[in-house]
Amino acid sequence: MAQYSRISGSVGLITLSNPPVNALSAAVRQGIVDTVEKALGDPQVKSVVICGQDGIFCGGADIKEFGKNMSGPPLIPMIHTIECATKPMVAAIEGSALGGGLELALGCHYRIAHSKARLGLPEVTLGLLPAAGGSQRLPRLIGVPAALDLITTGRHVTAAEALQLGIVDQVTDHATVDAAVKFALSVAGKPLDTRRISTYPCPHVSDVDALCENVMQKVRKSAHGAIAPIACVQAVRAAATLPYTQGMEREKELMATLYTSGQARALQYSFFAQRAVSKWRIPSGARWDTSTPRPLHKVAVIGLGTMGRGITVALAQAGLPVITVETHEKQLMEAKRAVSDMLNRGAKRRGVAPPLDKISYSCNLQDLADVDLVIEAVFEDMTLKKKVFRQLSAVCKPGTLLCTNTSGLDVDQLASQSRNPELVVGMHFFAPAHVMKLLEVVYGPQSSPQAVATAMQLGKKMGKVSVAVGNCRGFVGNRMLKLYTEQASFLLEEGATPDLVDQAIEEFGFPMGVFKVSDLSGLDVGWRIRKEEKLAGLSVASGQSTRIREGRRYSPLADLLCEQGRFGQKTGRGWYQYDKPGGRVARSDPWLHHFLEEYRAQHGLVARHIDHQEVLERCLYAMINEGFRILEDGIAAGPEDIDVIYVFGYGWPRHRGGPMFYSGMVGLEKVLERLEHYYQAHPDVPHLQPCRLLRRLVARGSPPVHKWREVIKNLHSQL
Ligand SMILES: CC/C=C\C=C\CC(=O)SCCNC(=O)CCNC(=O)[C@H](O)C(C)(C)COP(=O)(O)OP(=O)(O)OC[C@H]1O[C@@H](n2cnc3c(N)ncnc32)[C@H](O)[C@@H]1OP(=O)(O)O
Repeated sequence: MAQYSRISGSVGLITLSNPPVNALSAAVRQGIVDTVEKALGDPQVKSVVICGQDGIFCGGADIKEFGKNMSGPPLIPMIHTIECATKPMVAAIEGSALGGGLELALGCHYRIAHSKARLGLPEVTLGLLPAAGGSQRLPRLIGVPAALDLITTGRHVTAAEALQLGIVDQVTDHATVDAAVKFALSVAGKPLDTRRISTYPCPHVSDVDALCENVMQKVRKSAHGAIAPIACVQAVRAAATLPYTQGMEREKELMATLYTSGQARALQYSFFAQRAVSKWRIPSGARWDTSTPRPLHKVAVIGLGTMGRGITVALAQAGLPVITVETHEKQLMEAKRAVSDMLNRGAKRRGVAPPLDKISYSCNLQDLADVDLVIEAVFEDMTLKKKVFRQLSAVCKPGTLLCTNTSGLDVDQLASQSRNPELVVGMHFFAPAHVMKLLEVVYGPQSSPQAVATAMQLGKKMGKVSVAVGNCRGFVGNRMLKLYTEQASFLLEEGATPDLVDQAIEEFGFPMGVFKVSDLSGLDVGWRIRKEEKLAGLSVASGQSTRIREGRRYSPLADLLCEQGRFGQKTGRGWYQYDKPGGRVARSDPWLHHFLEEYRAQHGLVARHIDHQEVLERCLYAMINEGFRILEDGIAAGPEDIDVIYVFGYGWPRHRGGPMFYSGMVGLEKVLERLEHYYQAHPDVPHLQPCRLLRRLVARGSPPVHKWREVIKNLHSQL
């Protein structure tokens, strides 16, 4: 699908036409081949402009075609034909030129971009590399260091940066196609020998090996096991050291490895999963396309602790007027200073003015009478939160949405405190709230479609990936996390060390192991909750065994550390030791190892050898099993929702798709068999018992993840 016309007498205009992003599907590629042939064969045509329909040049290869039998003309010879053309070919770039779209533009002799256009080679984010000559042409055009940056990160650049780098020849604020046609007229008949990028020598770099090695080391460190960034460095190195044709061979070889790798599949799944969750639907029947969000003119945040401050910053950065409330003047002023610092730092990084004037500060709840939405971020205490909700319900104007940032308390209980429970939803942000991308929007049985739609849209405006989830203890993310951390503690009891468990988890691809994260977040947070739940502290029923709670296995290790004042980084001691309170570099702690030995001796536990495989199976499969239960319970609409939550909120390595996708990659039969094995070995851990949905999926022949929803639907209809 590409349209052809002749304009201004002698310019052939080729328009890519495949909404919404003009992806290079087989039909589009065929269309380009046909129309280029037509333009080159038309004696009246002296130059050619290639543009995209509806204000977007091209979003790259059609990702939906990956993994299927490729049909239609391949990209490489198509782009080669364009580059070899004897008539000037001009790319008119509006909207986006990404991946194969930019590679197509790099095959053209000139590139004209609209000032609002974005360009990039984001293949690495899909587990690939720019394999239609992009890895070979870009370094020749802009030099090796800049190409390494763009190709290994996949970042999109603005038209202004593209001009500065030399990717585009001209930037316009006006109609791009008109500017490109004018330009095409001006270069008609001019020689093209100096315009074919593949013929350029790569700009000289003094020590290309050292440069590439340096970048490789950085990339390995941040890739957490992803292979595409490494292949990208290798491909660019080939551009710098080999003639073009040999470089293209190397690009092809590297791409072949990536294309068939599980990582590319996982990353492409993740791309679509991220988009799928924005099309939410909830059991009441409300859905994204039939629910209208409420316009928000002014919003409020109550409670300016760490979370409240981060939320305030994110709201102000999204351009929303915010009123913030704290109980005492002193705390309010402290928070104001901290919020202003955060805004100033963020603005400096982004080169914009800090939106300080968007925020007002108050100690008086009455000031919230005219806001459209409130986010409550007070201390995680149900009694306090209920009180705040009652007060808000009395103060706010009718129709104000009341949202809670609780990380796991019962949203329905809070809704019951309001005169309008249909206007109550959870907005569970993740710390630091102005940085972390994830937002769980928690609906209750009474939440109105408008309330859910408004919270989802607000999340989007704040740059978050929002996922609508049902109400239960811990929602989706923390409910699953509990099982993961619980297994990690059990492993310590059985003979592992925090170092061993964390190493296994980090090698899997998490940026931080479970115990390092616990030290970072503070062990006291969970301790307080466990004390409230009467699982820890003085309120534990007397006579209760230390290692059993509510009839099941319990590990008091974290409680014992807290009793010693070991709260993690903030106290300089936790599962690890730090050089000082607030220190960040975790070091193995002999005290902790001795403490574990004493603990095991005291409880008659004999340490055994535990390997990385057991760590991963116990921690990850327990969590995955809970994920299946969440699907069974209808708390998450589909596996994509859980996976997006884990990738964007919990550091699950993106190149492994997410826990539910990963279970499919491992094989559901295997996950089931290992859970059965571990449940047999630990019958006092009921969560290791494989759940019904997992069994059902295995009985149905382990369908691929995109087919699970059908099985889930049948399961629900039988309940
Ligand atoms: C042998 C192989 C040879 C060559 C390989 C070439 C490599 C590539 O080109 S890989 C693809 C590289 N391109 C990208 O990574 C771009 C991906 N897309 C985006 O970043 C964004 O979609 C956007 C183009 C910036 C537009 O963003 P936005 O306006 O926010 O819309 P979205 O919601 O993201 O997308 C709308 C709609 O389009 C679908 N889509 C987007 N890009 C593609 C694509 N390249 N292929 C197929 N489909 C695409 C997206 O899924 C959305 O679909 P819905 O059904 O509406 O959810």
